[in-house]
Amino acid sequence: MGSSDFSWTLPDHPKLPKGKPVAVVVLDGWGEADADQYNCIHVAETPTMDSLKKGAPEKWKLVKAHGTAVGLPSDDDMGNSEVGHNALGAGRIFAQGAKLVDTALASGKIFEGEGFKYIKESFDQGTLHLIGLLSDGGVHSRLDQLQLLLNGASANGAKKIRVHILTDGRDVLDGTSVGFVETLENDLSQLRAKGIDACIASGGGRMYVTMDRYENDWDVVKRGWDAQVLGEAPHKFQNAVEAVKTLRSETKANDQYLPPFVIVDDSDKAVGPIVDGDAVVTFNFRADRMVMIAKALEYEDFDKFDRVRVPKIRYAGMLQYDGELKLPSHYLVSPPEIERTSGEYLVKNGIRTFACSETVKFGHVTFFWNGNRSGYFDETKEEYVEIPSDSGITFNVKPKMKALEIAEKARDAILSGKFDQVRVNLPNGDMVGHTGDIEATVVACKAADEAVKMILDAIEQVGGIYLVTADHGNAEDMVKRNKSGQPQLDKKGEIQILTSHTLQPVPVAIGGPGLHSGVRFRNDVQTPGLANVAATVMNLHGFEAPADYEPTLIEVVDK
Ligand SMILES: O=C(O)[C@@H](CO)OP(=O)(O)O
Ligand SMILES: [Mn+2]
Ligand SMILES: [Mn+2]
Repeated sequence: MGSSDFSWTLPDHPKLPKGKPVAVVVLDGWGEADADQYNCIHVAETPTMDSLKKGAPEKWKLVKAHGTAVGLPSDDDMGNSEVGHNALGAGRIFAQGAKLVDTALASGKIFEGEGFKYIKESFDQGTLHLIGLLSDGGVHSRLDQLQLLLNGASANGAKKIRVHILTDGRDVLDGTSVGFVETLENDLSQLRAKGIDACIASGGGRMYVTMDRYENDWDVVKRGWDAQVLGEAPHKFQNAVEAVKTLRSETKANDQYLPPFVIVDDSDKAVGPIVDGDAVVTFNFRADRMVMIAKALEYEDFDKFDRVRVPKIRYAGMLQYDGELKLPSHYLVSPPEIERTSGEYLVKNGIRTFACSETVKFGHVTFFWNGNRSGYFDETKEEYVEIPSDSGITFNVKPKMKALEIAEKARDAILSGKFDQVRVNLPNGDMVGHTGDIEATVVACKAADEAVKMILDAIEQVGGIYLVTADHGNAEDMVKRNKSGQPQLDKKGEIQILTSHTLQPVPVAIGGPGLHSGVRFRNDVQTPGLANVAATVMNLHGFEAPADYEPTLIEVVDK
């Protein structure tokens, strides 16, 4: 779009009025799947969401929330919060981190870029440290990308490499960490055969070590810092496979929550602390769970925990994780340039916006929604409210989470008359779904449904409009299935609990007393997906969407 013909002013919608308060509700991890005992949404009492479904096909429809519809490399990729909320907020499909890194690795351009050149300067004297999530989940990172990075770094002069692994069990089945570590060990031994001093230096489970987000619990990052930088951890092993196996069986922790460990040599000395002159790459492409460690590695002024020793390093992220903070300042691959998001347009067109969730999802309806940017577009028109999440627990212990509190804030914001858009994320289906606890996930789904009801009741009172949707599936399917859709049994004949997201479509429902009576879902939108929601929401506010946005899901017929 040429700068001369660009305007932030949105055209008026020819038929839809302005001034109706609009509630935008995102149920995290709430897909649509066949009804059976592993579909927690089906098992749970969810009268509100059930009643919305009765509006199909005019007021309720399914849209794609995974794969290429949200900018992921292939349709085998499950959806996730980052790409889901990016698409919901931006109204267009951007090639996402996973894809951009694939492309940069395939062409080799990654090794010619500014970020790589920067870290490469340390290769002569220093060690290259790679920190990130070890799995093929494709949500935050991918093993094959790590493998290409290891090979490329070696070919480009890295002589000493230390990998600091974070075990997954959240985007992949629990227990698969052992196999991933074995694969990595094998790769590293091949590098050693070529004369490169490469090994695993530390590890821990992603939810307990390093990968916290939105500053929910800095202790998580500190545990990682101690192991990765200081070489200190409560558990010491000489071998990473043994570490993971032993910690799983002795501490009963699952992959997500493995305690931190360091790998030591014969004299009990950590093999890979990070020291002056080293290079560090965090190899996750996804932003939210890398921002905190990036701050710890990059910021001179830092008071979130005592870093004890702050090595002088060259640090690069796989991507730049925060476009507003420009964090980190060096990165191997440029992030997607998600600009002109619907949030920015609407605020610039006078839409007073309220956004709320609890900490673990707060950035989803702010940071991700706004194209990976923290902060307000216009403080005078926006209010973002974060409700503190419980920390230090797994959410199956408190599956209702803060759904009620989020709904109360949304209700109050709607009733206050101070806002045109009230946007929330309800985390329950996703956060509890990830624990693999089916009973708790049923409780979680019921709580989310009750929260939706409270918000819709408020919309009813003020004569407003609602749009209820989800960012990807999770709670609707809690078991690994074979190709014919039946639960897949393991060697012992037991079902395998699915802790990850799914490939399922998600619902979009519209309604409320303020909705023009002629509005209905179109049936001529080719493969509708999450990116079609932004134009739809703009219409509900009485505007036409920009021409390059994915088409709206609605039309207005004369009645
Ligand atoms: O917890 C997370 O980081 C991901 C799963 O890896 O979930 P979501 O995309 O829903 O945030
Ligand atoms: Mn999500
Ligand atoms: Mn999730």
